[in-house]
Amino acid sequence: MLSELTANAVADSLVRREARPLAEVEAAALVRPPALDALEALRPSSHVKVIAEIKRSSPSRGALATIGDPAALARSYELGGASAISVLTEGRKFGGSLDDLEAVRAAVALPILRKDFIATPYQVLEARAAGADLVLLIVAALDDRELRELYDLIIELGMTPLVETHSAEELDRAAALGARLIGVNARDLSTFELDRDLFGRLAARFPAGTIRVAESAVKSADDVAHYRAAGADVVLVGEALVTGDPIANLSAFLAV
Ligand SMILES: O=P(O)(O)OC[C@@H](O)[C@@H](O)c1c[nH]c2ccccc12
Repeated sequence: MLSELTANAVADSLVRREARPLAEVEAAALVRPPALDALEALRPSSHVKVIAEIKRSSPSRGALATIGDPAALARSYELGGASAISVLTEGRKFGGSLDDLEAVRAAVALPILRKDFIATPYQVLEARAAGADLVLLIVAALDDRELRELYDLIIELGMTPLVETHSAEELDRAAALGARLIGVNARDLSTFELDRDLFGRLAARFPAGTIRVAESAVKSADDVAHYRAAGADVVLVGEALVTGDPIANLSAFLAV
């Protein structure tokens, strides 16, 4: 359940906060080199772009890959032509950590997304302190006041929010924020069911000028072509890249 995933992620961040108070994380965030320009990296172009994800496991799919060296995988993604890298930092169900994000930051020059269940300013500051350039905000997990507060903080820190939606109503809430980068996740994070055609049904609803990201359920180049034909500027791919040959798969996806 999404509410449980979010409550657990916040609880885990409160444990980290015991050891590292907010003021310390804020200071670390402010001395990082400026965040990379993700909107530029993901700008719509004549070919589809890929955000390649580092994910060890998931509640819906179980164990996917060990990924002993996330930095090495990130370098393969960069070599393979990814435009950005998504790092799952949630520990309990996805097997990730902020250390993974730091390791990836040190290894590549691409924008990096902190993929987690973000619901507090502390988690946003942690993202920047670890070197993230983008932060995921899941509309279904947040009320409008929380969304606004977190969105504004991400922007203030020079990062880019990727605002994730799973319905027309959520897409409208993302648009009302002024989001420039909006995703439609084919997977419902409460039931874990996949709806591969959701992106296509919602594509016309994205405000003009936004970057349209199709998330989840890309297994093959055909799936990329399906999303591209429906209007995706960017696809976010996890499982297919961590379980298969990342460079070969990326080159097939980018050839669409
Ligand atoms: O592994 P896939 O089906 O390629 O999906 C990647 C990504 O879309 C998925 O991991 C994801 C999308 N939104 C999320 C929110 C939280 C955790 C994970 C996700």
